[in-house]
Amino acid sequence: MHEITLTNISYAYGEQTVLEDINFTAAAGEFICLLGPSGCGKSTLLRLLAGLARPTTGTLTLDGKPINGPGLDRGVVFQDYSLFPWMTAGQNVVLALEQAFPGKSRARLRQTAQEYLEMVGLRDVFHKLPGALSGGMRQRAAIARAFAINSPVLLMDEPFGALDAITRARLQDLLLQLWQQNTAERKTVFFVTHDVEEAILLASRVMVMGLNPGSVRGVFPVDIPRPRRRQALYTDPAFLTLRDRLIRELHADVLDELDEGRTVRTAGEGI
Ligand SMILES: Nc1ncnc2c1ncn2[C@@H]1O[C@H](COP(=O)(O)OP(=O)(O)OP(=O)(O)O)[C@@H](O)[C@H]1O
Repeated sequence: MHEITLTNISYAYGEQTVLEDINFTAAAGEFICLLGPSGCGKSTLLRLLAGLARPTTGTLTLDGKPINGPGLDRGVVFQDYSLFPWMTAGQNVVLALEQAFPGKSRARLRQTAQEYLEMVGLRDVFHKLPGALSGGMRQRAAIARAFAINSPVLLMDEPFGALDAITRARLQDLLLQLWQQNTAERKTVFFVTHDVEEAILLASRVMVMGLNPGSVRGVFPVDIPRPRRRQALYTDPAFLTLRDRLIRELHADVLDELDEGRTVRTAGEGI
């Protein structure tokens, strides 16, 4: 069981309410993708789930127990890489493994760290500091760390956003492989993305959030059998219908405006 329940969740940064009255339950083993316009509070929601912030009102529970802080039951990958900059990529992964698997030999943990780094396509970075890696490589090291601890819950905030298309596709497949590996003990995943196609490829359900303040606009099941092969998926009528529906839901407020082709006022007008 790794069920996550959000009940009447609201969150404010000072005077600014960014999340309002969110109610949602992710069943154990569900893969939930969060879509929504920039600033609607997706990252904030993930921070609450990670226990890095507490809701202003409402409760969050994991298997019925309140989430009061970070824990090894939840692996996180955030946009800002979140590696310790004074430790090598390998040490970053080993540190997380030491916490997750106390008592295991250091040699074993180093080997596991190297295996996970290789899994995300990083063969030769074990001894490199994050500052010596590209943004995409740092992100992959953070993903390796989250995968390595093998937590029952994964919280990922645009984890593949900074990666090239091929690496991104490989890591999507790896994530699905890790998620599906043991169907009896599937991880519960919350995954933020701006990419509607990525959401449909990955998710069991897609939660669309709206702005002002952030709230749930709708939750859409993805009833497309797995494995979802990209080539076939992109021509599947179920995929095309859902993609259209999600795009409409996401951009309901602005699509008409864009279709009318209104131009944006520029600072130089009238000079
Ligand atoms: N530390 C902070 N202090 C004050 N306001 C913040 C802070 N972090 C985020 N906000 C505000 O909260 C709102 C939601 O931000 P959040 O990062 O959760 O949105 P998001 O949906 O993840 O956006 P994006 O898709 O652009 O990453 C925004 O208006 C943002 O300016």
